[in-house]
This record gives sequence, C-alpha cells and structure tokens, in this order.
Amino acid sequence: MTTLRIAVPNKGSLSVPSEQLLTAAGYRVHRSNRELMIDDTRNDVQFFFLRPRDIAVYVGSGTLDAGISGRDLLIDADTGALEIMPLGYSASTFRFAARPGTLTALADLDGRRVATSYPTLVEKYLAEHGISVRLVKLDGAVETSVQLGIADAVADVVETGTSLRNSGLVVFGDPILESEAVLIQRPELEEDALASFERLRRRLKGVLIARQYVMVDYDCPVEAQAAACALTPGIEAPTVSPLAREGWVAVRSLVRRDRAPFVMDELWEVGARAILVTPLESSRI
Ligand SMILES: Nc1ncnc2c1ncn2[C@@H]1O[C@H](COP(=O)(O)OP(=O)(O)OP(=O)(O)O)[C@@H](O)[C@H]1O
Ligand SMILES: O=P(O)(O)OC[C@H]1O[C@H](OP(=O)(O)OP(=O)(O)O)[C@H](O)[C@@H]1O
Ligand SMILES: [Mg+2]
Repeated sequence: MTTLRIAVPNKGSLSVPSEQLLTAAGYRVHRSNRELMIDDTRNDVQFFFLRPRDIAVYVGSGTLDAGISGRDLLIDADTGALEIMPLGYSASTFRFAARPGTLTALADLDGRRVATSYPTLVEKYLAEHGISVRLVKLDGAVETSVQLGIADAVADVVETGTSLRNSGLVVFGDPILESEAVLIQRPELEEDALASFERLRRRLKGVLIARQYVMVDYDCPVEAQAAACALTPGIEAPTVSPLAREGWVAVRSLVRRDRAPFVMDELWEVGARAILVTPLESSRI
C-alpha cells in the first residue's frame, strides 16, 4: 500500500475535534511541538497540518489524498475535492443577516452590498436564485461590517447566533447551507491509495458509530421477545440468546445514544428486565 497523505486543520473550530477523532481511530496525530507534518509509520499515513481554508485546495489539486474540511469551506474552494462522509462536529448553518426590518427576503438583496468570507459559495447561491449583489470580501469578524457601514448584509457561519445578536443583526431568507466537518478525498485516487483511504474511512466511521450508539442488553420473556426486538432492531438485527431461566431470552442490540433512556422505559413496559446500557469504544460495521 502507498502512504496516504492526509490534510488536518491546524487551527479554528475544526482543529481539536479532528485531532480527537483521528486519535480515537488509532492514528498518531498529536503535535507536541507544532510540527507541520507527522509521519505515522505504523499506520502508513502522513498528516499535514494546514489552514482549514487551504485543505480543499491541496486535496482538490491531488497534492494530498484526503483531508478534513468544513462543507462550507469545501464548496467555497470549488476545487473538485469530493465530500465522502460527514463527521458530526463543527455543525453550523450558513445564513444571510441584516439589521431588523431593513432586508427581510432574499430578493431584497438585489443590488446591495453583502460582506462574506465565502464569496464563491455566496455567488453560486445567488446566481442560482437570479440575484446580483456587490460582494465585500472579508477575512473574518464579518458581522461587524454592517455596523461599520461597508455592507448592507452579511452571509456568514451561524452556530448559536450570539455573534449576530451582539452585532444587532437578524437572519433572513432560507439557510444557504447546513455545514459540518466532512472527510474529503482527491478526485481519482489511485487503486493503491484507495485501499488506504477505505481503511481510514472505515476507522472513522467506526468511531462515529461508537459515539452515536450504545450497547443495550436485557432479559425478556419469550412472549415479549417480538415486541422488545421491535424496539431494539439494531443496525442489522438484535442478537437473541437462550437464558438458563426457562421461558426467557437474552437480547443484545445497538441503540442510538439519544434514544436509549426512552427505549429503556419502553422495554420495561413490555416486560424486559435487567436492562443494561454500555458505551462503545469503537466499532467496525
Ligand atoms: N462557531 C462555529 N461553530 C461551528 N462551526 C464553526 C464555527 N465557526 C466556524 N466554524 C466552522 O469552521 C470552519 C471554518 O474554519 P476556520 O478555521 O475559519 O474556523 P474558525 O473557527 O472561524 O477559525 P478562525 O476564526 O480561528 O480562523 C467552517 O467549516 C465553519 O463552518
Ligand atoms: O453563531 P455563533 O455561535 O456566534 O458562531 C458563529 C461565529 O463563529 C465564527 O466566528 P469566529 O469566532 O471564528 O470569528 P471569525 O468570524 O473572525 O472567524 C463564525 O465566523 C461566526 O462569526
Ligand atoms: Mg472564524
């Protein structure tokens, strides 16, 4: 197998959770000395620590094989790098916002000044909706631009909405995009690299499943087995084993972590007992 070259965000909100995810997947990615590259020889991969905005550029050009980006950054870079899998962190929406009562619908943007750090993403969206604006391209702190008088509206990342509120802005129009961290791949990966990439993808997926699901074990009377299994269908099928106690079975199944307390209540109602929930470390499914 050839060594897979992977781009990892070196700062910003993608950086820490990306390092945590790769570490949980068994990769050596922790930088003790702000290294620019780590050679993880045991896993036959090299990690390159780059600015989040540049990752889709390296991967799209084929210089690097894979990377972690934000969906919004990937679309804005428009390099041909492919989104392979969402990673479940750094979730945000991308929205238009303006002073309350000034602009209230997408059409109101026509001919106005719109500040953003994501000009390609915004231009593409507006072109699709037949609206033309004067884009003001900024590096960050975009929300302040309206107050300072260089823009009539902003198009920016919104998570909690605190930044917009602090700048006296409110969102309008539909969300432009739902974004989160994503695993990306260069176009046309060669066969050899493809096998390494598949291993990376499967390992990351294994950690994501382990974060999303818990293992639920319970005992239940045979008469209640069908109803109980319907509550815990698992990803493929629950495991049902005989119990030493006559007329009872033991069941084991994966349940979504956020659903677990409700499923436990319902299992109890149908007659299940000794219901145990265990967190998962990792998985390969
Ligand atoms: N507050 C936030 N909540 C969730 N995701 C965010 C937030 N801010 C930025 N992002 C996401 O992080 C990625 C942007 O990377 P970037 O490094 O620019 O983030 P950042 O947190 O703005 O970093 P910095 O401001 O230090 O440059 C995008 O995918 C964006 O959607
Ligand atoms: O809705 P919120 O929870 O307020 O989060 C969204 C804000 O977070 C990021 O800003 P950051 O602090 O990274 O500064 P920047 O705009 O200079 O990148 C993003 O650019 C938004 O401004
Ligand atoms: Mg930022």
